[in-house]
Amino acid sequence: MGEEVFAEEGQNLRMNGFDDSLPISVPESKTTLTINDKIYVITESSKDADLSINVLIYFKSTGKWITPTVLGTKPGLFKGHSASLLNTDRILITKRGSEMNDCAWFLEVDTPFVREQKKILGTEVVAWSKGVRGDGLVPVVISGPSGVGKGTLISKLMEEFPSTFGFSVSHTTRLPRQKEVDGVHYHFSERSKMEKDILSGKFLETASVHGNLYGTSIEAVETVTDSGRRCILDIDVQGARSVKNSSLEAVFIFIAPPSFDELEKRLRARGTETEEQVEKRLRNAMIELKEGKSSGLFDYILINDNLQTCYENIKKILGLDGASNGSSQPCIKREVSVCDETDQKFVIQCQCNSNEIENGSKNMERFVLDVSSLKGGAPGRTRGLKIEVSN
Ligand SMILES: Nc1ncnc2c1ncn2[C@@H]1O[C@H](COP(=O)(O)OP(=O)(O)OP(=O)(O)O)[C@@H](O)[C@H]1O
Ligand SMILES: Nc1nc2c(ncn2[C@@H]2O[C@H](COP(=O)(O)O)[C@@H](O)[C@H]2O)c(=O)[nH]1
Repeated sequence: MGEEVFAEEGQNLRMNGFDDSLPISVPESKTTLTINDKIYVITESSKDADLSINVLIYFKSTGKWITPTVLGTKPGLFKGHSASLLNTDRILITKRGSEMNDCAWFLEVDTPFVREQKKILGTEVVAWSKGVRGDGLVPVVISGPSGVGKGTLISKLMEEFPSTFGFSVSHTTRLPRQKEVDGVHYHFSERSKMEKDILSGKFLETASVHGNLYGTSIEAVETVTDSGRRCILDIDVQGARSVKNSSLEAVFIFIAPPSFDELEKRLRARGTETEEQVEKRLRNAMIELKEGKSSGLFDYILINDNLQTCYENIKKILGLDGASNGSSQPCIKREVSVCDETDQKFVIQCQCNSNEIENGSKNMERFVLDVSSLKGGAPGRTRGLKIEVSN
């Protein structure tokens, strides 16, 4: 835990004298956590009967306050919080008055993702990440040269398993093709707008591909995850490498053509690019094929010769060949009211929903939130959370 400064850390408190130097007027309810020179102050501001959460950083050595760049989606409205420091790289925030599957959130303050974003943005950065029970189903990155059939394979998957998979809609500066719909196939963007969004940290990864900018926004992945579906990313090899280096865990699949001639044939037959663009894409394909097959970046390399065979192989990799239906765990609906810490385990006292009380079940229960095997992290989700009934 961080060193104690003004009062007991991680507890809601009023900071004597400290408040006077706050850059903005903050409500009385706040928690502080100290990591070396920085004090993270987590405040709650009221919106009707509910609260919204905000973060400020106080530098002890200079006496200066900073409002950090906050990445990710912050927890929705709630009725109070507790905060505990985990391994000096993230703060566990437990929400009161929330459902069990929404009670544990992480404010990442020094994870690899946050450190990378600090370098890119040149500012103090923190990132919100929602705690997800179990390992969940990690996103699927599908990569390979242009024209190899990635989009065709992904469409088949989405058609057969519409409630299991969700497509991460990328941003691009390239012009839409006929029949491409903004917001469905891509978010078609002006270069200047996309560059601005990159600088403000909205993207998980971006790359210059065949002369245009392409990128996966954090929101694109979160939108799919929030819908309870497994996220599929169709990105180039540069993008796959960036995702691999980020804290987002994923399964990496590289799709290769049976031959270069066949790739060229498919790309030309698709008829969506000019001759100049086809040549550029084929030149880039040579590099991508070399990198994809040799870099160790990909967990699986599949040759898309016969479309149906390749599709069946993808299904096998994703456990969709009958072994598993990929459904997510049901959530437990309970109101969180108290949190205590014991060695990477947080005991949470919960109040049942009123309809459960009416049905005669007991109205208070204790759960243990075990954070000892967290995986991944921002953007958006921290997996590996265990929640068990306390004896
Ligand atoms: N196994 C296959 N055999 C023959 N044709 C195929 C096969 N797979 C896909 N195709 C065809 O190849 C063309 C390119 O496929 P697709 O558009 O899915 O490629 P892609 O990898 O998504 O390309 P890009 O990266 O440019 O978006 C399409 O016309 C598609 O119908
Ligand atoms: N790094 C990223 N690459 C992306 C993304 N979205 C798509 N792509 C790749 O770009 C090429 C060309 O796509 P096209 O639609 O113009 O044919 C292809 O290889 C895609 O995989 C992204 O968000 N990031």
